[in-house]
Amino acid sequence: MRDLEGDVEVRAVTEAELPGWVRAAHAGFLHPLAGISDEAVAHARARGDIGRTQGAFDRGRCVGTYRSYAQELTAVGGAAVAANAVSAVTVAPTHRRRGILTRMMAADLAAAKERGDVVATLIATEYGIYGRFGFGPATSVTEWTVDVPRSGLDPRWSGPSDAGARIDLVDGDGVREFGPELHERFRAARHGAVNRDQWWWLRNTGQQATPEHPWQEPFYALYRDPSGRVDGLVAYRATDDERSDTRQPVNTLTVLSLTAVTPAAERALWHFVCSVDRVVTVKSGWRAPDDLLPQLLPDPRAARVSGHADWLWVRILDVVRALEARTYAGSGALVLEVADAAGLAGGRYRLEVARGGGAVCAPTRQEPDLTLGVGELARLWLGDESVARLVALGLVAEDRAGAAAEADALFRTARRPWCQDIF
Ligand SMILES: CC(=O)SCCNC(=O)CCNC(=O)[C@H](O)C(C)(C)COP(=O)(O)OP(=O)(O)OC[C@H]1O[C@@H](n2cnc3c(N)ncnc32)[C@H](O)[C@@H]1OP(=O)(O)O
Repeated sequence: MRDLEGDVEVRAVTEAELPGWVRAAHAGFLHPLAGISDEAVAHARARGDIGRTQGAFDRGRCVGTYRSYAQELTAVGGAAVAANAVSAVTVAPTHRRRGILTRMMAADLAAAKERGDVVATLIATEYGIYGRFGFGPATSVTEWTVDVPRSGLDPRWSGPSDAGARIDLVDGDGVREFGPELHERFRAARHGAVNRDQWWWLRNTGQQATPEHPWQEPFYALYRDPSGRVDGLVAYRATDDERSDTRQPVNTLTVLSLTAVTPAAERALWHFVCSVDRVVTVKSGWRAPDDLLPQLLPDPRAARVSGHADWLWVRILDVVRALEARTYAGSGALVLEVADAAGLAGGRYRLEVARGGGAVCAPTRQEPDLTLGVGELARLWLGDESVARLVALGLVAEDRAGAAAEADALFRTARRPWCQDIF
């Protein structure tokens, strides 16, 4: 094997190298290479900071891609923390398992730490890739498939029951007008959510279509409360088909996204998508694992879990700021011994939570209550994982009897974290 440390150069790409970088990213993700368009390159240019777009080059040819950009992640309690969002990670099949990703990751995380980002985030294609870099799976998603006739919902339903509330179909302009403010309200209220920049709204309403990714406009519907305020938005697609022998409809409606900031909006939008004529199956898309959907149906068994997966992976870069950014249930103090092989965030920290949820965290020399890796801390930080479970799995050591239960009482959250975006 050649000495690739010597042969392969890892660095920020130049503008002139972007077409080769886009081609390498397509190849790495097994996306068709045919006719990679000028638009795709222009989007890669517009999407992010070229200084945060890395390439690996072997004799001038791009064989690795990696990019990060500024993101805000909602911590428990609603504060937005600065996140380094990692995306477009590929290494050419000819150059895998020789440490190229490791080099790109090390450079990017060091820069993020230097910049003062609190965490790094990503959505992993495979479970086994990112744990070694200190990331932990911090949110998960569930998909339900609803058998509409079995659901018990009133098929004659004709709109929200709150007098004056309404649902209207809109086009992409309507989504761009009302969606951003709605999402801001949503993410302030849901830990695990991330911000959406203008680029996101353009791309997700067809303004950034490319020949290789043509746009097919979905259906959009807005929910307005009786005062006219937009409290919900759903995007969906549906098939139009029927059994040839009986002419019975067999159509499936697939929810692409459903954002609601009040229970009334959430209930009305689910009822709406389950009452579209000729639709017999509704696929929910990736939802929070504690989504209200099944329990909104008179017969929750009509909603079958059809998928479940880890989603947002988090890498804590600054333990003090991460732990102080969130709120906690109850009060108490814990000393955490955090191991970080990369040397970015490890150390022994004392977390003290006052009644009311305000927290102070600082390095300490006191004896630890719990010993854990930085990836396990990420799993706990957004409130989804239980310390007791990680102790049982051998992933957290309980150094003081009772500390796991105390930590769970502080860290767990009433609602589960949810990131509804992919990046
Ligand atoms: C946020 C995102 O963009 S997710 C997208 C991830 N990319 C893809 O899925 C595209 C297809 N895959 C790839 O391009 C590559 O396999 C990558 C980018 C995942 C890995 O790149 P590589 O340069 O091969 O990784 P690198 O050599 O640095 O591996 C470091 C370690 O991780 C391990 N590793 C790498 N990829 C995987 C994997 N898919 N599953 C399990 N272990 C892995 C390696 O074996 C190595 O372990 P070691 O240190 O014990 O020897």
